[in-house]
Amino acid sequence: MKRGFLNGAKAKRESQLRDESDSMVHTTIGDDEQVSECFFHHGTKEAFMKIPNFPEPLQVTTPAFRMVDIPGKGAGLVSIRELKMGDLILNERPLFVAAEELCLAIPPKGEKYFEASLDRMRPEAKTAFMALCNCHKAEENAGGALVGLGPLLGIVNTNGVSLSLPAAADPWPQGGQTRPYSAVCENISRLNHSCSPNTVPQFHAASFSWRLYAARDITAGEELTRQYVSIQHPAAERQAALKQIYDFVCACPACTDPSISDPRRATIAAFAATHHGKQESSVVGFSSLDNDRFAECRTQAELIESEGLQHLPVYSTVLKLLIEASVVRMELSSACQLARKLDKCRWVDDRDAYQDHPLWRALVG
Ligand SMILES: C[S@@+](CC[C@H](N)C(=O)[O-])C[C@H]1O[C@@H](n2cnc3c(N)ncnc32)[C@H](O)[C@@H]1O
Repeated sequence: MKRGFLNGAKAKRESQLRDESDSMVHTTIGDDEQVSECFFHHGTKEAFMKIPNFPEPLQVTTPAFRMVDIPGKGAGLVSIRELKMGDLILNERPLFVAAEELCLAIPPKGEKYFEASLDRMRPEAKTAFMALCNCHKAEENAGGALVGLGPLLGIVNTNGVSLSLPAAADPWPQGGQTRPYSAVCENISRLNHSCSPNTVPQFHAASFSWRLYAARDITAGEELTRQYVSIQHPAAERQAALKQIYDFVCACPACTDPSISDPRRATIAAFAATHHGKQESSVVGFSSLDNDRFAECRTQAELIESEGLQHLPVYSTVLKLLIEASVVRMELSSACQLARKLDKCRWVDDRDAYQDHPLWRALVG
């Protein structure tokens, strides 16, 4: 099902969008190497500029991928060498960033919000942007009505990677939450979806760039994938969302036969919900776990690994709990093994909080 033109509340929504876009500004962020064209709320760029040395240079990476045709999926990226969990695959600034509410704008009006950003792009960036896939192309349906989106909104809606700006970069958060943005990238937007993805993109505010990490070991020639939708949800829900937003049917093993995967993912989701936002583990605080909780955490870690969901925050949560409990139990070789795994989760947000601690370094070796 493609997104169609909206009817009922169209006028109201258009005026909301006009107000919204009036409060926004086209701006450029980056350096000689790569720049991003952004359609930002007023004050957002200024907030970024307060980060010392902003924008930090991009990290240099050894070439790790190439773009190829993937049967049934269009273009995609494959690894050109063996990658280890935690390896940095690429580091790039988005071609374009805009508030998500504008990306959902009503066509054809919505197109105009992005035209100015496109006009500001360097020629090679514009070519890369316009070459991206568009699964929302406007076309006539059986009744002769035009459904789909204009070319720019279509590309943004097909290729946007959700981006939550750091709290300090959103001058007017709504309800205490930073407002979501959508970022279109030359390479990361070429990653196809998997419900057991082998990469994870992490936005690095100080360099205004996405860092793409290997979420587990990857062999040379393997397709690189990322998650498009919530992959703890049951296969039927994932399929419905993928069809509606990206117009394809996922044929990964977890979708083809969900009988084992769905109950496992439900268990992982329930565990993640119980632990969400709790400061149970500091990695160097050494909390203990009773035998049942210890066994439950071990099972969770195994389930997450067998489902290929190591990129999810719950994986690092469970590793931290197990590391600390293993130390308390004097199971030191197990603690070291788990710490080395956690050390490879380079995309974990609170890494800085523990990785310099001497006890942590002793465990990782
Ligand atoms: C963000 S683009 C990914 C790159 C795209 N394949 C290309 O040719 O540039 C999203 C589109 O890729 C295709 N796609 C992504 N993941 C897929 C998958 N697992 N199976 C089939 N098609 C997929 C769908 O057409 C989807 O709308």
